[in-house]
Amino acid sequence: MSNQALTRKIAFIGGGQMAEALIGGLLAAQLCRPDQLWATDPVPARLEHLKQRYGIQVGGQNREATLWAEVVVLAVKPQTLDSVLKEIGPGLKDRLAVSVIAGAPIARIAAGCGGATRIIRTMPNQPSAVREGMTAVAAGAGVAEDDVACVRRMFESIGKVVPVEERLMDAVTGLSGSGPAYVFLAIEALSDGGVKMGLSRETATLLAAQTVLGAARMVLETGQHPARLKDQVTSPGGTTIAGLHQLEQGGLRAALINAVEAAAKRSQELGR
Ligand SMILES: NC(=O)C1=CN([C@@H]2O[C@H](COP(=O)(O)OP(=O)(O)OC[C@H]3O[C@@H](n4cnc5c(N)ncnc54)[C@H](O)[C@@H]3O)[C@@H](O)[C@H]2O)C=CC1
Ligand SMILES: O=C(O)[C@@H]1CCC=N1
Repeated sequence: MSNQALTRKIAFIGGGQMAEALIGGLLAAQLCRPDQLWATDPVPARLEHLKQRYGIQVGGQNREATLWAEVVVLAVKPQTLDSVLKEIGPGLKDRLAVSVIAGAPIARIAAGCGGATRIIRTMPNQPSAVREGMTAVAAGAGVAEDDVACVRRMFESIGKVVPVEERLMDAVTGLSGSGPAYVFLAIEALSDGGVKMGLSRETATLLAAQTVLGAARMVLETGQHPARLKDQVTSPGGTTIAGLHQLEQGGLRAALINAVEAAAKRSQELGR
């Protein structure tokens, strides 16, 4: 992969959490200079924060930022997309639009800008803020290879990237998009268990979080099936099987499967 900096100017329509994660990643990886980035937002405090912290251009003018840029990242909430497209849709023609918006199909974005735009739909996730994100990418019709390569490099600055067919984006949203929240819940609950058994909250949360991080790295770095790794921790008649039995009785597997399914269905609903 090339380690050359990106030359395109990038506008962020919406300067919230997800835009900030990407801005931070692009600058930390030295993929862009601050003067290549412009974020818009109606909230002055957000603009001030982004300007102070990253030295990028900021302003409230979505249309001007769109016309200035070569790549336009749509980073508003799903409910704001239609009004933003009314404003900037015509300006998106001849530009590359990159959406991070949950549930927003490429066809809906294309319809909001007269159909002629190159559009890449992505689904990143919150750990992008610490460069351990997971982003799925689907390109619309007419998107050039160098557009896909550019977006891939942008999101690689905040974690891992995987291409998927657009029809699978709702599934991705239900798993890795919303997934950090499921894992936070699990970490909090594991920490509660430690506190119940006498550990301080601080120690219990450290043990829980590092255990989740370590287990995830084992899966990624060994390439072994998680069930096999689980078996390796589980001694006959030992402690782990006693804990696992409780999780099976509590329906943890079904609860996680149901969570992914429910979030994916909600993503489908948001797209209608
Ligand atoms: N937070 C997360 O973990 C993830 C979020 N997403 C998607 O990213 C998108 C943004 O989410 P967050 O960054 O979490 O939300 P956020 O609320 O932090 O950011 C959205 C920003 O858009 C601004 N905004 C509102 N109306 C605007 C307008 N007319 N023009 C320009 N900006 C406007 C808001 O003031 C806000 O700062 C959402 O569509 C969400 O589905 C995707 C993956 C993960
Ligand atoms: O909850 C949401 O709608 C967004 C999309 C993925 C993560 N958060």
